[in-house]
Amino acid sequence: MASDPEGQQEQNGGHKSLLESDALYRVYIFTYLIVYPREPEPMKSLHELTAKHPWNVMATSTDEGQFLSMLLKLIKAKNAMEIGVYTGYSLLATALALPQDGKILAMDINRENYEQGLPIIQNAGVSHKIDFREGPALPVLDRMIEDGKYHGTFHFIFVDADKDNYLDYHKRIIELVKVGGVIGYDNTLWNGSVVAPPDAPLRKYVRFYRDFVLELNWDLAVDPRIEICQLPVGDGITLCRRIS
Ligand SMILES: C[S@@+](CC[C@H](N)C(=O)[O-])C[C@H]1O[C@@H](n2cnc3c(N)ncnc32)[C@H](O)[C@@H]1O
Repeated sequence: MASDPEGQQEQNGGHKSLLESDALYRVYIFTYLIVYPREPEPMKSLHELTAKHPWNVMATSTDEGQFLSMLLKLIKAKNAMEIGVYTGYSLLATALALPQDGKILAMDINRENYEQGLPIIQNAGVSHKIDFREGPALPVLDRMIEDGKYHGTFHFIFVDADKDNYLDYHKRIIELVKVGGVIGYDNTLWNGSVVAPPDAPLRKYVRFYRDFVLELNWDLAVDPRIEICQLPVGDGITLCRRIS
């Protein structure tokens, strides 16, 4: 039980509201007042711009952006890939974290959303690192596999797109990431639905994709080519470090 140095509990007649007493509240306050204000300005602007967008729930959260940024710097990533750009929040986090001569291949079926965020990415001085390709990612990956010269060349790959294709992405990108490099699969907690009972009330799209996410989680857990670690950051991210 936490101490009550300001006698708040006494003033409230010995009653503490759930939020006052709950550890979660302290984490919440810490995150919003201390961690989030340290979000780099361009990323803040991109979140503000995206907030006006009808599908803004798709954007990567601030804590996950910070996590990606830290991870990329720790592994000294230089060559990255992203599948699922939307307005570019995780892309900007990545581009800012890469060195000046770093590169990121970014793919999305929708160029329009990417172009909405692009001026902010350009102002941040990192657009030269980005090679954006409009269209479905699978054919691009297939061409890279066929070509041969991209095998084992990526230090980091972030997958945040169509959940029903994650296993198809995995089959391909496991060849493209370096041994020792990292793949990050986003949304592997899928709104917490991966641990919900089968009859739990779930939104339609959550229910629709849940089995794909569950299947991915099982397959990653037993894949001998990778070491995995699932983190409850954002909607859950599973990191896969290629070991063979
Ligand atoms: C969750 S959003 C990505 C969010 C983004 N990472 C961010 O930080 O804002 C998913 C994106 O995947 C894209 N997408 C869906 N299917 C795709 C496919 N087959 N190939 C490439 N991108 C796809 C969608 O257009 C959408 O922009």
